[in-house]
Order: sequence, then structure tokens, then C-alpha cells
Amino acid sequence: MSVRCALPAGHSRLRRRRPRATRYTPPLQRFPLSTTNATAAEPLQPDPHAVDARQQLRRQLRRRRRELDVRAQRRAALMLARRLMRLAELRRARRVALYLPEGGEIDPRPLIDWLHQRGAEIYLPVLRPLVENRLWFVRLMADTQMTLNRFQIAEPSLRQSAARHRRVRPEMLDVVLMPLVGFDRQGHRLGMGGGFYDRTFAFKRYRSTRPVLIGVAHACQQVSALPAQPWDVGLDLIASDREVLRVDD
Ligand SMILES: Nc1nc2c(c(=O)[nH]1)N(C=O)[C@@H](CNc1ccc(C(=O)N[C@@H](CCC(=O)O)C(=O)O)cc1)CN2
Ligand SMILES: Nc1ncnc2c1ncn2[C@@H]1O[C@H](COP(=O)(O)OP(=O)(O)OP(=O)(O)O)[C@@H](O)[C@H]1O
Repeated sequence: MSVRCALPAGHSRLRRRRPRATRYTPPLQRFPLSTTNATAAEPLQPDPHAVDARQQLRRQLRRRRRELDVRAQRRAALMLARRLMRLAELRRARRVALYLPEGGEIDPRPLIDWLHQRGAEIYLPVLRPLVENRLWFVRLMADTQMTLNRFQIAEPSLRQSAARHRRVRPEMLDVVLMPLVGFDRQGHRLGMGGGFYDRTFAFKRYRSTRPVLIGVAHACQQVSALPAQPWDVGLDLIASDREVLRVDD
């Protein structure tokens, strides 16, 4: 099956809509789908030309995923879930981080009931206060209160997230589903540009095999090649509605 992802030249049917900041319904009540190498001492200096090219590509790919219609989104989410449910890494995971989709991101929520039924704990990313562009992972529970962060993405409230017992250290997660803006078949990825996941999982570049990092995206977000950045944290797998790719070391 294929997802329609035409990129009509110079044409944008949809404007970026900002979700309203009020009246957010907690996700537990509204799952409509539930039926490189670097050393520590190296400075991480971006090449300005490469940064511009990445920014442009990011814009194009974000528009591409936003233009998928509701049916295509729903189908893609179910296909993704079906593929991920077959993965040994996810089947044995006890602590799984996923995200609440925004701006046409592929929707991982069909996995939530399945994971809960298997007894797995689910964690959501929260923008860490005070430190630059890092994430906390906060457990999604029946009483989780949601709020919109500065990017208008729903996340557990800061008050609850501040409570240590609701959080897990990133290195204690088993699997992280990481939203991608773009990817190539070599396992390089493009994210939203904040470096949130790169910073939070920087420890993976040196040692740890845990967590298993699974980049997730619509198949139409694949590009032929993305240059690797010195700060990139390598993905272990990439999963889309069309396939699951294992990234070789
Ligand atoms: N669903 C979801 N949640 C997520 C992420 C994500 O990619 N998807 N993140 C993954 O990192 C973190 C948030 N990172 C983000 C980084 C940049 C922008 C963004 O929209 N940037 C704007 C400029 C916004 C501004 O400064 O106001 C832009 O690029 O247009 C959004 C989220 C944590 N939560
Ligand atoms: N470990 C790190 N330490 C310091 N800065 C970092 C680190 N990782 C990334 N950055 C910075 O974050 C910025 C954004 O990186 P990049 O363009 O790769 O974002 P991205 O691909 O969208 O990644 P993410 O999904 O993690 O946000 C870059 O300016 C980069 O220098």
C-alpha cells in the first residue's frame, strides 16, 4: 500500500494550524484509533551551508506530512502499529517512550492500549525546564494532566513532571519511538531542529545499547541521503507505514 504524498510545487493546501491553547482533552480520553562518531572533547560546530540546506529540507518534509489527509494518516498509523507489534525489541520492552503527534507526524497512539495490556509503562517527552533543549520522560498514567508546551505540543504538566516518581531516566528506557522529519536508508535522520533527542540521548554515542532508538516516520519522509552530523545519535531501527529498516553499525 502506498500513502499519497505528492508535494505539489508551490502549492500548500493547508496552513499550519496552531492547536488552541485551551480545552485540551487528555489523550487517555481521546484515542480515536484505539479500535557518528564524536569524542567528548570535539566541539559540535555546524557548517552554516549545511544548516541552511537542512532547514529547507525540513520545511519541505514537514509540509509533505502535513498534507496527508485524515484517511492516509489513519491507515499509516495502523500500518506502523502492525509492523512495530511484530518487533522483538518492542514485544519485550517494559518501558517505552512515544510521543503525541503534531503537524502530520505519524501517529504512534494505536500502540498505547497494546503496550498497556502487555504491562509496559509508557512515557512521553516533556521539555525540560531550565536546561537547554533536553527532554524528560514522564509516565503516561490515568491521572496524567496534559498541557501544551511552547511548541503547542501536548505534554504532561510541569507540576506532575517535576515529581521524580513520574519520570524515568532516559538510560532506563527500553525503547524510544523518535519522531522523524526525514530519514535515509543509511539510518541518518532529520528532526525538528532543536537537538532535543540528540542531546538527551547523547550518552548512546559512547556506550549504552539501551534504549533501542526507533525512528518513526511516514514512508514519504524518506530522502536519498542526509549528511551525518557529528552530534547525531544513531538510530537502531527506522519504522514507517511501509517497512522496518534495521540500521547497520
Ligand atoms: N510530537 C512531538 N513531540 C516532541 C518532539 C517532536 O518532534 N514531536 N520533539 C522533538 O524534538 C520535542 C519538541 N521539539 C520541537 C522542536 C521544534 C519545534 C518547532 O516547531 N520549531 C519551530 C520554531 C518554533 C518556535 O521557535 O516557536 C519551527 O521550526 O518552525 C517543535 C518541537 C519534544 N516533543
Ligand atoms: N549533544 C549535543 N550537545 C550540544 N549541542 C547539540 C547536541 N546535539 C545536537 N546539538 C545541537 O542541536 C542543534 C540541532 O541539531 P539538528 O539540526 O541535528 O536537530 P535535529 O536533527 O532536528 O535533531 P532532534 O530531533 O534531536 O531535535 C544543532 O545546532 C546542534 O549543534
